Amino acid sequence: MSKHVFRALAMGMVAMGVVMGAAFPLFVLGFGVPKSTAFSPTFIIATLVAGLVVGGLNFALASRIVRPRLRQLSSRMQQVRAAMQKATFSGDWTACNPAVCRLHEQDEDELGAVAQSYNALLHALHDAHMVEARIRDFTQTVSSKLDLHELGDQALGLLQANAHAQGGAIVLERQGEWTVLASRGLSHPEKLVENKVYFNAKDEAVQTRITLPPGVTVDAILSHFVPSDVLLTPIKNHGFVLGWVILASATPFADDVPRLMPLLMQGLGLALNNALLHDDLQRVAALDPLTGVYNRRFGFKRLEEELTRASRDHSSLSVLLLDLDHFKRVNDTYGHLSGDKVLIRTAHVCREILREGDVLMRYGGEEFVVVLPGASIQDARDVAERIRFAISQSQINLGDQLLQVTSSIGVAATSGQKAIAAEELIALADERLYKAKATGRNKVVS
Ligand SMILES: Nc1nc2c(ncn2[C@@H]2O[C@H](COP(=O)(O)OP(=O)(O)OP(=O)(O)O)[C@@H](O)[C@H]2O)c(=O)[nH]1
Repeated sequence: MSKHVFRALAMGMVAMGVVMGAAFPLFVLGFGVPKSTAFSPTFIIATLVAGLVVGGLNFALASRIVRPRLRQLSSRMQQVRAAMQKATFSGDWTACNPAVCRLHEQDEDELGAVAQSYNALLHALHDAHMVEARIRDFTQTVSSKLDLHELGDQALGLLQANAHAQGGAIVLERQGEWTVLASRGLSHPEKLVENKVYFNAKDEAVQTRITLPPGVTVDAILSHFVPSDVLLTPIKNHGFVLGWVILASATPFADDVPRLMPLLMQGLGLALNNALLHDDLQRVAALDPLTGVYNRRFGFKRLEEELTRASRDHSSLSVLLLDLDHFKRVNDTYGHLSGDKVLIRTAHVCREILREGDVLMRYGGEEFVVVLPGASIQDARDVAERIRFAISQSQINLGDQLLQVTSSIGVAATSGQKAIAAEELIALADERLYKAKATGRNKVVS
């Protein structure tokens, strides 16, 4: 481009010199130079040559000043283009940094203005690429996570870093219930789902920013610091709101944060949807469809995990093997569906008595196993007794009549000293269950 411009410039300058040279004889007439001299061939040739030389010198001078600066601009542009092409694939933006590629802007002429515009363009390009890189990195990281809680934790950490927020949380809606998936820097994150401001924003499903004027503090749930700026952004997937990201900062967020968040939410929405599906599948694969407690395969895995932990921590662990008494009779007398009701009720009664951390599985047809981590044989016997009693007192409504059943329970515990295999422990409980059956049923043997 610069060649074309300079050729035109040179032609223009030389042509102007020639025109000036041609006009000069007329000009000198005004100063009293005789006509014969002014229009003599020698004078005309001399003035034309002088015009040519002045035009040429003008061009040389202009090109000496302008050409290097245009060259610098053009070479910087090429440098930036090459560096950006490279960085797009390598992710290394150091060669494209505006600090490296910018032009000096000291002159206040048109070239200075061009340099300024070029620098502004460079900044805009760099910022656009940086935003794109942040979105890509974020999406790549979150989409590699399938575990719901791991995803929540990782995503929140990245969002917090991107927004320079001191605190935040991700809340999710599942089956009509709002739960906090991840939180950072909050003292009572569980209260988030009860917060009125937050609920107002939730109903509208659009990003909401709550900026508090200086000096105004809120009755903070975010009490690790005093928030002055809170940003709530919906996480959507195919138009459905899966949850919200709440970020809070003690100082106002940078201007680009509210614009960046919805862009990051696109990747998070997709990743969260995958993780939720994965979680649902895992749940379905782990549960017994009739009673909703763990199935034998998954429950056994949990027993093995708890046994490993108990042996590592030198803590005790007990199991109960529970079998309903004369269950065949229930089926034969009242029908299979009534039998199913009894099984569902039994699982419910057990769950009511057990604590969080205890494991309940359906081990076979009418057999259940309870794993009690940390429980000694005495503790386990007490729990077993409570379950046995509760089952015997429970009435199952069959429509036209109430049914009551009993159960027998075998209890076994680890010794706390030597490691024991899951099968061995269950076999021990089974022996005791057999004894309970053989000695009259509706009893606990340990
Ligand atoms: N309704 C229903 N019955 C089941 C299910 N799974 C197993 N059963 C029944 O459970 C009964 C188990 O009977 P048995 O093993 O003979 O034992 P019991 O009748 O409980 O007698 P004891 O254990 O000796 O007290 C059988 O009739 C099975 O058909 C189920 O999912 N639903």
